[in-house]
Amino acid sequence: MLDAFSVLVALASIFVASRVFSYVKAKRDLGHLPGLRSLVAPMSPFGAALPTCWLNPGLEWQWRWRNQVYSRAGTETISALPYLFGTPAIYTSSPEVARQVVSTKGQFFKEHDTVLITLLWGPSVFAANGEDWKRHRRIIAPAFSPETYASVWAETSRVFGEMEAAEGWITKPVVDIPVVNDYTYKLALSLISSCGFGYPLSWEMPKSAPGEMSFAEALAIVSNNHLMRLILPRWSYHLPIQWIRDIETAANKMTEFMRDMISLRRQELASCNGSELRRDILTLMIKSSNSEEESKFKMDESELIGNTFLLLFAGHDTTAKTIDASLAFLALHEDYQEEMYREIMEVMPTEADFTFENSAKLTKVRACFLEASRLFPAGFMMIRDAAEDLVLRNVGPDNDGLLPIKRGTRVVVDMPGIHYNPRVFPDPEAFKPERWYDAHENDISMFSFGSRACIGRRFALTEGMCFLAKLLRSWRVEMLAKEGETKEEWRRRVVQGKVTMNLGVGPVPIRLSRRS
Ligand code: HEM
Repeated sequence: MLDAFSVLVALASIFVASRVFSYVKAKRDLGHLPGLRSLVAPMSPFGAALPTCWLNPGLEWQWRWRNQVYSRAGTETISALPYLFGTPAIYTSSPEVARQVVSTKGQFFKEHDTVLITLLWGPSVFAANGEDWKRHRRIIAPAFSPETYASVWAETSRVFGEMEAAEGWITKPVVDIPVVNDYTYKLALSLISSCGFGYPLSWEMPKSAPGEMSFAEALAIVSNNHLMRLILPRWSYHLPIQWIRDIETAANKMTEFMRDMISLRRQELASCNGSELRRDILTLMIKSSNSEEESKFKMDESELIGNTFLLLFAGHDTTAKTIDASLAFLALHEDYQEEMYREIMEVMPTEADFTFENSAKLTKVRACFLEASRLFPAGFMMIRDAAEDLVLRNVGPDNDGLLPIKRGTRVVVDMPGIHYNPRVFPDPEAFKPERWYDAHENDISMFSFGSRACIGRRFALTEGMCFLAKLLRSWRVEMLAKEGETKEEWRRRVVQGKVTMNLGVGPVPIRLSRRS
């Protein structure tokens, strides 16, 4: 008879042997690339939940170790191999390799487990692959038109004015804002709510009566709790814990709201003649879906809901975080801020000149937003699995080698990796907006590459540029420093990356001084 101890030893030996075997096999399958070795994979549930430390890269390693991992490995494409569990993966900081990986020719696809959060709401363009993706994108694309961007400009300008009035800034010469992120988040949420589905939010967002939940409250709860909804088991919603119940109530409220909204917009479309057609993205998406004669280019209700939620969530947090980073850099770079101010006043000397058409001439404002986005790329990784055996080019210490990839291999495009790659962006830690003065749309890497690049990039740029132009016309942005804190200390305290759903800068404290 075997005693318990022997059984335990036998099981432990089997486990160790199986782990050693898996590790060696994964190392061989990933072409013996050097790189990260850790207990669990960075993207595994444990890896993501635990903080970044030498045993666990976690979700923040791409930011925290941006200047070490690739330089130590001596190559721009590395492997990340876990000893215990999680999916082994290749990470790349090479834009040339990234372009091969995110191209939509069918060699790579988005695996179900990498898009689970978005699927909570329904199928969408973000999660789809192959022909299905083409169908989604084809229906959504007409909603992203110059007319939409013009309304994003007008709406950002309107909400900015509402914010200034509601916050009482209009009468003040100086305004101290301990966390500017709260304002940009609210502004971006308002924008996507209004331009996304024609539902403007009031800046005040009054609190609803006890036991009730307004749309704005539901939206805020849902936006802040994606991960929770993924992690919490169904039964936990029945526990007498208020914050868990609020998450469930908010999600139900949003779904109900979305259904009503879709049915209302359908009725409006059926009864209106073209001239009174609303211009929000949801209406245009339904219109585009209806107008396709062939049934294979239609969207059902779950897809419409999935895509509307996706636009909502892909659209506001990313843009708000990029504006936060822009403000942090402007507070640190007074000279550049003055250059931007001069540009804005040249292009838009009066209120009447503050138009979307004129925004095309704001080269420096645009470059500021893009450089902030390079330094803090909100969409910080793109994950793909190989659909077939293939060969990646430009892999190796001199970016000239070939790397055979087996079907099923996971490849992660590491956005901070690319953006802090000194070969691509010399002096990568420095804020240098001039890098983007002549940039072609295809080179704007923070929005991904090729035909699957971010569909909302011009939406985000328009909103960000309008916010910055509006702000700088009236205000000078300064650091809100602690007593005795130097510029360098403020920079080290504030300009730090934090990963939630997206990558962004932490709380940014600024002072606004009115321009005379
Ligand atoms: C600074 C702001 C933004 C950044 C940095 C950003 C970044 C990205 C990136 C890197 C991707 C590619 C993801 C992947 O392929 O895995 C992406 C896709 C996407 N983004 Fe954005 N985005 C921003 C703003 C927006 C806005 C404002 C919207 C909508 C209003 C939006 C909607 C989308 C959608 C729908 C996709 C999926 C496109 C597809 O798969 O065909 N994004 N974004």
